[in-house]
Amino acid sequence: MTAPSFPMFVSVEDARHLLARLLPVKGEETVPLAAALGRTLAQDVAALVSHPSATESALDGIACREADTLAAPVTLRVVGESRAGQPFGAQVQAGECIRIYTGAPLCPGTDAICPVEQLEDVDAHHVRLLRPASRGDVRPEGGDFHAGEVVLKAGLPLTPSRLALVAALGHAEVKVKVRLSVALLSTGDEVVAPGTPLQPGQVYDSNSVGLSAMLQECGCEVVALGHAPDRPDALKAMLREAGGADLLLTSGGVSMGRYDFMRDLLVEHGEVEFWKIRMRPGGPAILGRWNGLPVFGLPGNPVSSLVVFQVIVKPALTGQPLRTLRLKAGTPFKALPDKTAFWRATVLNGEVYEYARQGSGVLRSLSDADALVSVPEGQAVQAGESVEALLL
Ligand SMILES: Nc1nc2c(c(=O)[nH]1)N[C@H]1C(S)=C(S)[C@@H](COP(=O)(O)OP(=O)(O)OC[C@H]3O[C@@H](n4cnc5c(N)ncnc54)[C@H](O)[C@@H]3O)O[C@H]1N2
Ligand code: MOO
Repeated sequence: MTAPSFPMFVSVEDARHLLARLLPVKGEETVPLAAALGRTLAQDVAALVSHPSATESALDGIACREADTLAAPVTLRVVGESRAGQPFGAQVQAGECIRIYTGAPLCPGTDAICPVEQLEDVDAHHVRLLRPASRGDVRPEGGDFHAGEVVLKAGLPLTPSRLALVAALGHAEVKVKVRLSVALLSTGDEVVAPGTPLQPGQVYDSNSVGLSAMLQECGCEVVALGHAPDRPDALKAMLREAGGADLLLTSGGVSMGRYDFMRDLLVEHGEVEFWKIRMRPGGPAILGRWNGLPVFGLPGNPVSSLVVFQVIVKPALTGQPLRTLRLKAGTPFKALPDKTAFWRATVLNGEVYEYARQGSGVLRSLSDADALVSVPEGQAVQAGESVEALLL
């Protein structure tokens, strides 16, 4: 190959940035909550109601005046009952209480709760409190959110708990970004779909399955192109098929072999943004364009393709930074010259331990792992020091 006219050995940050720059800015659409998992919020979401809608009890028990109970054990007169949807409207006087249930509103005059576990029935109209009632078991009106308050900001991905929150705010639908459409292709003569017997030298296509699931988690629409053999004409046909997508994600064929045509096609017939990232696993990844279609070529090795997805592709697709935290290293973590290492690791009691087998073909190193520990170029970590961990 003559001297390349494109950058090689780019940093992890530059790879992410260069990919994000090629992705189109999508419009907005409104979807029902049931269809919004993983989607990106297109606008701020404000509460239509306050929650709790009234000051209410967090426990089943009685509501009373705290001041009446400080000298517990004490006996109070029961003057009524408050249930969710059937509040007690009258004023409670000194020495009185009402029976109350979780989520039911307090009534005027009450400011504290005593749970049933701390109560004894004296007779049909009196209860004895074994402990003072507590203001801490009162949930104030609007303690979670107030009507009109902006609770979720545009740009956030909709996780299950955020979707539950949108429903609690009173919305049945939500405005989200139109999904990026990502065509997905596995390459390699030896790659076959699972479910058929393997011939000698073949391997099951795990990349398509893992990458498709990761794309769906990112809220993308997946156009599954299946698999192409290591032949330039077959690859070109697939590239044409991917034409309508916002991005083509491939795996395999990006390294130095004679049959690594994916790379050759982009280098010779497309435009290359970069080839090779200063990271391991996943170093040989390539970013380019084919007739205007952005193409990200992931390495074929199963761990490499999924790690590059997590570290580079996912943040570029979602616009969200990686969620990392610092943990204490339970084992040493090696540094590599000239590249960032992403070691698969397990987390136990707040410490992070290197997974025993780190080969790029050992898929269990990823499926068993809790975290990827990132070790910057040349900065080895000793046991006991802190490391940056990306939780999986
Ligand atoms: N001489 C060199 N050889 C290699 C280098 C290098 O720098 N010099 N880099 C190595 C690294 S690092 C990686 S990573 C791999 C990436 O190679 P390719 O992207 O060209 O991948 P393939 O050769 O097509 O396949 C590698 C490996 O992965 C298996 N594979 C491929 N596709 C799938 C799939 N869809 N599902 C499951 N497994 C798949 C394939 O059978 C091979 O075992 O190159 C190194 N070589
Ligand atoms: O980058 Mo490769 O993933 O080390 O095998």
